[in-house]
Amino acid sequence: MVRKLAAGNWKMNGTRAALAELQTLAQAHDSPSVDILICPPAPLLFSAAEMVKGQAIDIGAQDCHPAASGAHTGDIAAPMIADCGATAVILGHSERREDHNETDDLVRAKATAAHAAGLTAIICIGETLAQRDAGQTLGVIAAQLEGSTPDSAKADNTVIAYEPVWAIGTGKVPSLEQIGEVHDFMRQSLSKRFGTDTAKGVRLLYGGSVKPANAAQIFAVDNVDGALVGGASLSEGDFTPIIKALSDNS
Ligand SMILES: O=C[C@H](O)COP(=O)(O)O
Repeated sequence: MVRKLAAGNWKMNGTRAALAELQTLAQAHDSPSVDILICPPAPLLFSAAEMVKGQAIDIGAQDCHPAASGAHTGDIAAPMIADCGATAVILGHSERREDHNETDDLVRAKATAAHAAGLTAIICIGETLAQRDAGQTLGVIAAQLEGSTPDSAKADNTVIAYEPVWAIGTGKVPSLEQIGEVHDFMRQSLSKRFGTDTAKGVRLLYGGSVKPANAAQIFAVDNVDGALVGGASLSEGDFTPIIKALSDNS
């Protein structure tokens, strides 16, 4: 069985003062069976990584450029993220697909760059409400999973996060059957492309309005190996019970 992963995406929230929340989380963390990852905004990466050194929490970024360096004003390269002490990067989040017109090809190139820099790529995929209502969910998931995941994907360098766009920050959550259907499908799709061993090892996270009140039910669904948490990861008081629910399910 894979180690479960509780990942927190702070999105564009938090200044240096927010690192106090990270400190509290590090002190409160007593779940050796669960990996914990916090992805703060880029200006906090180095400080956050320094703060958790020697503790059971990893730090990740929220995006990287596909090139390792060059004339790309405002962008951040994967080797720079690794140099900060971070170990992972979220890629292809629906907010980036929407705000920055990111395509599957671009996400795949970014994930390749992340792997080359020794980072774990957390590749986000998910359908819109219109796509779900039109019965297109599994087709969308198939296309995004295939298109965004590079050939360099392995069990120890890739995580897939299923985030229905309509569930992000809305308080709406798919039914457990809907979550299970997509997670089973992702596992089977990865198995066909990469083989069973790799597919079993790639962690599949659910993301979208995960809260302390619904975490345990979601984590009980087959093939859910953890969560990518937005809003509830901003406060230690909300994130810790989610970690505990995951730990209880390990
Ligand atoms: O990356 C995290 C997801 O977008 C979920 O965000 P949320 O937990 O605030 O719904």
